[in-house]
Amino acid sequence: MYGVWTPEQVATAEEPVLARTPEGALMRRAAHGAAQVALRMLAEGGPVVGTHVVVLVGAGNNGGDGLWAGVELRRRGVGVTAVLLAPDRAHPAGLAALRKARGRVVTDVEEGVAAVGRADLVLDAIVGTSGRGGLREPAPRLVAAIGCSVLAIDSPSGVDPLTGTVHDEAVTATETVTFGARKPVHVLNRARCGLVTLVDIGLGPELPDAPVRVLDAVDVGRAWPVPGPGDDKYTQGVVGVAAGSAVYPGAAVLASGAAALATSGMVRYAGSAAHEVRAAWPEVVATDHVADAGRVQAWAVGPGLGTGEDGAATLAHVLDAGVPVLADADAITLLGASSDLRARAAGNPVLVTPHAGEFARLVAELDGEFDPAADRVDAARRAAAALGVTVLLKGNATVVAAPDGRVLVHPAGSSWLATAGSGDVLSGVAGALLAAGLEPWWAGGCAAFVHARAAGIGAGRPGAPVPASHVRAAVPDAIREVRAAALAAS
Ligand SMILES: NC(=O)C1=CN([C@@H]2O[C@H](COP(=O)(O)OP(=O)(O)OC[C@H]3O[C@@H](n4cnc5c(N)ncnc54)[C@H](O)[C@@H]3O)[C@@H](O)[C@H]2O)[C@@H](O)CC1
Ligand SMILES: [K+]
Repeated sequence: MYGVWTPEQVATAEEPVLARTPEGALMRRAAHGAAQVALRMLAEGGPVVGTHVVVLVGAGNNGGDGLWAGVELRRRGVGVTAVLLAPDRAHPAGLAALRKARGRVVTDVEEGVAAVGRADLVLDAIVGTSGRGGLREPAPRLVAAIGCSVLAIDSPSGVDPLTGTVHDEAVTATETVTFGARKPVHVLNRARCGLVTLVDIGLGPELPDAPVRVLDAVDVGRAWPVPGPGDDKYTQGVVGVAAGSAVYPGAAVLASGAAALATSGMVRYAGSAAHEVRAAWPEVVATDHVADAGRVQAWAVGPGLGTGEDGAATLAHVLDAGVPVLADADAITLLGASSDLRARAAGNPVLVTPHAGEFARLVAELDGEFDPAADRVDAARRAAAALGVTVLLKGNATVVAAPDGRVLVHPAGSSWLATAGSGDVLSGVAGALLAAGLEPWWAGGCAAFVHARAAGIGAGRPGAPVPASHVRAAVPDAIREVRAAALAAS
């Protein structure tokens, strides 16, 4: 597990470190780390001596990092051109050092565009943690001219460091090197950051508890329920799936199957697709109504449920059952439209798993601002607090927010999981984890992790779509992988 801190928290943590270190030392440390990454990237194309790097230098300390990194690159025989976007405000010490190291300094935009066109590597030092809003001219013109690899210093310019949202013309980095702590942009917008390297500049002891965390394979493997010698099919947790319909049985079959593959000694199914579920998964005990389903340790409710009176009655039944509940799809729409159902869920171990459209319906009747397009971490956190349930907001970066404020982000490597039926698989996996005793925040985080890995494995080689059936079929391999990581780490 690693932490992610807001730019504001990082700036606050920097203050005491700046106060006890010689002037400029912290920036030099950061720049040294950036130069190391740049040298590695250059070396991938052959000898670094004689290559040409362009540093796009903005008005603040981010530009200072870029200039000092340029100084180090000059010392390694790399040709360096610094293009100053705000010539009057370029970091004075860094600029003087680069001139002394015989770096070329350009202030004319046309000359800068030409230099960018000839570069082997661009260092984006336009703006870092203080960047706000869209890039200001002439930055967009220079960014548009980039045709080679880019190393973003701290964060890709034009991408909001706090929310990862993109403003018009923004840098798409091949790699990003960041300092002291990862910031939200690094996990919320992987596509713009590329590979992220964290350089330690000694902030660790000054950082507060991380407001956002990211699970790794070892965390998930350790948390995954494994039956012990004394377990039987009931003690591992029975998951009930209330989903599907006779007309659209796919959701029920996908969710029940995923639950059977994920864990649990037993899966019960209740709903109008009982016949189809039984045919596909003979090990699932299927009935027509939740009232006849027998005892379960958690319910996964919603996919294909319908949003009419029957669906609402089923949802009310499972919310009143006194066990954890995973609510997805139609169950989310029902919750959004009924204060009575929301009251039954509030304060209980309930995990809701909306995509963007379902999220809008979920919060439609709540007071307050919930805008995932502007800030998905903030929106999910507010919704969880307002509803008193754990919210897993699906998307390229999945956010899991507990009502107590804890937030997990799962950054996806691709968006192939945005496919029909994919959410039903996630529901089955998360429901099974709830039945096995994981609290909703962990169940959501572990399910999102394994779901994404199953998509990667199910696709075979990267770069092609993966249908939900293949994602489901790859769930056991994804579990094996995280368990192997946990065993290797112990
Ligand atoms: N404080 C320190 O000693 C350290 C700071 N570090 C670096 O300093 C950076 C933060 O530096 P600053 O606070 O000076 O701020 P930045 O360098 O991130 O940017 C500030 C300047 O960019 C301009 N700006 C803001 N938004 C813009 C936009 N959309 N388009 C164009 N220009 C824009 C502003 O006019 C402002 O002057 C970090 O990201 C990191 O790279 C690192 O060197 C580590 C140590
Ligand atoms: K930058």
